[in-house]
Amino acid sequence: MIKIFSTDKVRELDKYTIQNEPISSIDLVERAATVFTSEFCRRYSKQTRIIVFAGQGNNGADALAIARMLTDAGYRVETYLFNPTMRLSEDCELNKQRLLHMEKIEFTEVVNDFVPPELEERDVVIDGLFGSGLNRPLTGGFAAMVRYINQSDATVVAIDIPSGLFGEDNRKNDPDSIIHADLTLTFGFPKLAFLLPENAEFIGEWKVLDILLHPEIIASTPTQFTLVTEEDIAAVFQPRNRFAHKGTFGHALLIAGSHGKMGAALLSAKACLRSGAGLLTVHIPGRGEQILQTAFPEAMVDLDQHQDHFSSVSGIKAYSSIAIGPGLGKHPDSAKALEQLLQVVEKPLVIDADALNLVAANKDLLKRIPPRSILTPHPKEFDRIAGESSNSYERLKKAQAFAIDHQVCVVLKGAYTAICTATGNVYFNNCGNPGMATAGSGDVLTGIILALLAQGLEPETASVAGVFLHGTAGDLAAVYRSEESMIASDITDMLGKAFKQIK
Ligand SMILES: NC(=O)C1=CN([C@@H]2O[C@H](COP(=O)(O)OP(=O)(O)OC[C@H]3O[C@@H](n4cnc5c(N)ncnc54)[C@H](OP(=O)(O)O)[C@@H]3O)[C@@H](O)[C@H]2O)[C@@H](O)CC1
Ligand SMILES: Nc1ncnc2c1ncn2[C@@H]1O[C@H](COP(=O)(O)OP(=O)(O)O)[C@@H](O)[C@H]1O
Ligand SMILES: [K+]
Repeated sequence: MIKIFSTDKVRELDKYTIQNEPISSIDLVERAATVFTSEFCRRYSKQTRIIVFAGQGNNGADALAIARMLTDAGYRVETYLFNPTMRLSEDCELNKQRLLHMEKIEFTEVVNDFVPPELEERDVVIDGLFGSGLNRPLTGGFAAMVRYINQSDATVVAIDIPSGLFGEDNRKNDPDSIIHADLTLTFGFPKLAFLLPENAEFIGEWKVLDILLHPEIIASTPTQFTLVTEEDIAAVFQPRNRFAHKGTFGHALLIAGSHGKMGAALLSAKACLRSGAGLLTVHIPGRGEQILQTAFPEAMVDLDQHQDHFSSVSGIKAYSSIAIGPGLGKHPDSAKALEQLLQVVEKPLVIDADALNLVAANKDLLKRIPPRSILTPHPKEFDRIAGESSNSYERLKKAQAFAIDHQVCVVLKGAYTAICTATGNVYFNNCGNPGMATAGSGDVLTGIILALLAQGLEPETASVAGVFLHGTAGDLAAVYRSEESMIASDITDMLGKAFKQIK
């Protein structure tokens, strides 16, 4: 797991490292600038004209150190230090002196009026105005400078975080006063803001650079937010017992499909068996029988009394895990049947798609959802259940609170799907691609999670591992098919390779 700390916490980790490594603050700045410079040099040639904008704090200190290192490496660098209040942090002042001691530098300290340099498309701007020390939205000259940089066609590389962006909550920020970076090279840990869709335009591509903060303090400092890695998931999948039989891997029940949406049941069913469930029964409306049995003989079928939609299900105690929702439709009979199911079911359920919409239409059902159930909404489905949010930070906080309040697991789907657990933890998924924004890929995810639950994984683990498996298979499908051309069943087709890659 990669921990995601708030910017306040990162400052404490910096401080602890300085005291206990021990290392001086100026040397930690030097370390940060060194890793930034080496990554920068890998990406941009020495022919590039580089314009460094430095601020008064330690983000500026980094920028001035980077200007020195790039000059040393043979780049042509113009540096502008903004110092309107004539007050620099100690490390910033020291780095200013170090830079001034160099030969052949182009350095301007801006106190009052300023005529900005012409910026052209082939230039690279290094943004070191503000980092994690930002404590209010940018205004005045700084905001004007940010707008000037944003209006240019130059490439922008941000140090640590684009200037003007807060690491977490940007609800009260002014989007016009935030740098639009093409690349953000951040120190130590990803910032929460990087994972939220409304910030993509500010951050561009991002990469974490290790500055070797003290490992003990990283390990012992708690955080609710983490980024899942392949290593974490590899540990989840154990080798199968030589004497295992299909009963060992559980019997899953999928309640899905309605007239015109039987494909969702198929997609989900196939993903379930491809994810290792021992047995699968699909409960579908009568009319779906032939479709399902022909297209997918490995699944068993339990027919609903109704031809076109879900109206009742019985015998649920026989199943190791149950998912409901893909292509279900919102017929009033289905609403009643869902209510009846929730009255009798005891095990955690996977609730997706139209089943979520039915819950949203009758919020009393929320109280009946078995504890540790898994809800897999996309943002719109989540808003229908929990109310509108003004942005995705707010939605994330709501999903986190919702999971605690209702003692469920909320899989809030998106580019960085957030798995919010009943204990308040949030696991972000970092794989997958925009090719997965295609009809039915959510149905595939439901089938995967259902299968992992059937095999005995805890709901939280099944959710985190299921989302990772889905994203990995999606990435493999994109390589084979392209993001444009891939469809949901391609994700299922790549599940085998995904398992092999992860294990
Ligand atoms: N040793 C370390 O800690 C390491 C830190 N590292 C680097 O340091 C960065 C953090 O540095 P930092 O804490 O000095 O904050 P930074 O973002 O440069 O600016 C703060 C200054 O801005 C001011 N200010 C704030 N908002 C403002 C506004 N809207 N408009 C105008 N002014 C505003 C605020 O002053 P104020 O006006 O509030 O008194 C303060 O003076 C971090 O991102 C990373 O790059 C790495 O080198 C690794 C080692
Ligand atoms: N840009 C993206 N990057 C990574 N994953 C994505 C992206 N867009 C969509 N996905 C994934 O695809 C799935 C889409 O689910 P959903 O919206 O329910 O689709 P559907 O209703 O068509 O089945 C989710 O798991 C989501 O995380
Ligand atoms: K910055």
